[in-house]
Amino acid sequence: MNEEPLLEGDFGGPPGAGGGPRFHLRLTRTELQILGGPPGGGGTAGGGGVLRLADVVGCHTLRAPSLPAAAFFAVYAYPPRCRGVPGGPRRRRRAPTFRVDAAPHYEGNRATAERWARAIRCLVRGLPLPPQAEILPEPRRRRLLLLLNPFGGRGQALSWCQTHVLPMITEADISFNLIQTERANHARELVTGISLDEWDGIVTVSGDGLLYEVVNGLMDRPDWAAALRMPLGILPCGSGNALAAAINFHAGLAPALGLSLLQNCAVLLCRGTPSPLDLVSVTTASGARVFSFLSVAWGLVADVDIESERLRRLGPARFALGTAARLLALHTYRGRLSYLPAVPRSATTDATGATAAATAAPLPRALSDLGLCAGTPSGPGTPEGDGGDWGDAGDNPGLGDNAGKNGAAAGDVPVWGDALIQGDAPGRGDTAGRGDIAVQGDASSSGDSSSDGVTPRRGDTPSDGATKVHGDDSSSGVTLRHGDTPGHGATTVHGDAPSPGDTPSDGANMVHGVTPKDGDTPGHGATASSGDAPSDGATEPWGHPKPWGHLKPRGHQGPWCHLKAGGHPQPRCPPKRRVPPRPPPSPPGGPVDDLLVPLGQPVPPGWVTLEGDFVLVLAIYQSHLGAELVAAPRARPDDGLIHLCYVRAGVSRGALLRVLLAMARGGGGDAATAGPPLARVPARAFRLEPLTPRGVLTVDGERVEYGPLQGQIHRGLARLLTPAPP
Ligand SMILES: Nc1ncnc2c1ncn2[C@@H]1O[C@H](COP(=O)(O)OP(=O)(O)OP(=O)(O)O)[C@@H](O)[C@H]1O
Repeated sequence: MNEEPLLEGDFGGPPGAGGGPRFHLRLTRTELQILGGPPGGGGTAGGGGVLRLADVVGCHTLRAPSLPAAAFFAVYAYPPRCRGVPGGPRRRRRAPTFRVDAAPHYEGNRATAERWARAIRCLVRGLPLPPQAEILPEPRRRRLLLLLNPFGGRGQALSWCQTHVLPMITEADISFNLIQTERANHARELVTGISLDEWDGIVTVSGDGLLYEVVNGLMDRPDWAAALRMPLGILPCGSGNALAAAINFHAGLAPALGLSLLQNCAVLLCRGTPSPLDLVSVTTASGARVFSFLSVAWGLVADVDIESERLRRLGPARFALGTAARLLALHTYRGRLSYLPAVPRSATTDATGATAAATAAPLPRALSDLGLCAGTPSGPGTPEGDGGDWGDAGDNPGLGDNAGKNGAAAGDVPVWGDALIQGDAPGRGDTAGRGDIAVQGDASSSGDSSSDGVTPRRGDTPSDGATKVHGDDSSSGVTLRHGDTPGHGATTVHGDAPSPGDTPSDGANMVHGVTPKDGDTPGHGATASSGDAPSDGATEPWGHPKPWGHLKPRGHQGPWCHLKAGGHPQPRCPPKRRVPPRPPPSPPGGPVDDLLVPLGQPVPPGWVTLEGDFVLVLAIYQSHLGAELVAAPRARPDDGLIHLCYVRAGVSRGALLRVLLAMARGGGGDAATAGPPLARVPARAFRLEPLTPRGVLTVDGERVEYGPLQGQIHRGLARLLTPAPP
């Protein structure tokens, strides 16, 4: 409460609240403080509450025809609520809605509402707020390409996405195009053909494997360097969700699994800005080169990953079971591990105490990971806060005796023009190439609005924004090419805008959720039902609106279920957005591995080589090996380091189990694993030469050819959507 407020004002509640409750709002850089309401409203501020902006994804202005002079703004927040849920706290949607009615006319009130909405949107996106600025900047609407593997994890990706992700990102003013992959490598093919200018990010909805496909698909492009500038995101719906867990960890959120992890990552995505992501180029014996954002594994970790695939329906539990089985029948593998230490040192010893075999020059001591492991984990460790004292759904934050004046006088704020309608939903004819689906301007929502007593403000006719996902319609703008081989599973998605009652022509489905865009009805944000009453709690500004209850497909199957085959090799329509100047062509095949020499040659001077029997070798560059396994707590997505972990043969099962349990507790590599039996070495490059004739090697959890391989880090080569710093 001590932070200097950026905005402050007195407002009423949602339409149904009539002249009853009034609230005093203070917006700071980190919170929306809501004061007022009845005593005992459960809030920390005189019956109000505190909404952490870290839990807010968007804010929209709204209008109610029954109160023609008033304007409203709704704040969309997902504070963590349910503690004690296995997998971490779940988030619950809140959409407190406030009435601006100090000015005699709608325009004045709308200006105030929009000023608040813009300020909140800027803060949520981490954009600077100019001090004393009359007109606040409007964050640009983002367009994301969502690629969803319907078979990832336990096969819940689509339903989780529909229920938990799409509503949220729509409230965050993100338009999207969602495509279900139809087979392995489909995502890889798709991203080799997309028009980069049309997207602000590519987000995979599955496990780590789908993002691995996307990264390598981008690398397949002749313009790979520009393609890798495309911000990448991940929404965890797979069984291996290591990168998502790492993002969750670095964001300072409590450890989460399953739906909790997905909700966290969706909130973080809404607030996301691109930040650097290291990639490791991995060259295998055949000379093939792949790009990895997570890990290379050999031995125990790789065996468990691949062998447990048949237990996929168990979700992440498959790894625990697979590990238990492998511990009982522990294998060791003979091989040679060489690496270029990140910090060259003259005399070191292998943390396991084993003898290192010199290659070039006198053998430097293997850099144990002790340096990295000392001290407390760098992880956040602090569970996220509650974000204020909120009641459950329908809780009334406080009505009451505070009949304060509406201090947000119209004169205090500039009156903006009509142009400020956010949403930019693709309207009719906006099919050109972008294929924005998106969720928007739903007929039912528009229809709802009349009965709600609230009305969309501009162009909120159902057709203005609702988007149909067609099957194959060559007349519409086609955004995606796929593999330059049309007609075999390519996916076309159109941004056609159907009218109410429109029926997809060829069995394709229409996504007709609701686009909470400025000026839209509060019915999907905080009010619904008849008259002026909000849907659940006529007098609460918060309500617990259920806007997505009517996110239902109009086709006869679920939405996006059959995006149809029959793509086109070229986008039909030019992108509508500004096209940046083309960068010079990149050298073919990705960046040069300047730290490596061909696999057939001895490693360069300055490298360390260890030869012997290993239980596992793991080159990891994220903190997490799985959603529940912290293998390198100090690893950062852009630290420029390969955290090389290995366990030598001879380790007891008990000692190994202790290491794994320590990782599962999130302290992997610290007290429990500093030194033997697990060594962890910071490196820039490595080479692994298996001498055992058969085994499993994985890159980012995907099996690659068995044999010698080597890799080097390329710092910040890609970009990852991570939450904007406060
Ligand atoms: N429609 C599809 N049908 C079959 N396989 C697919 C499909 N889409 C993607 N794949 C493949 O499924 C594999 C696993 O995907 P992903 O890693 O995202 O999910 P996961 O459940 O975490 O799987 P895993 O645990 O095996 O990594 C990827 O290698 C990808 O190529």
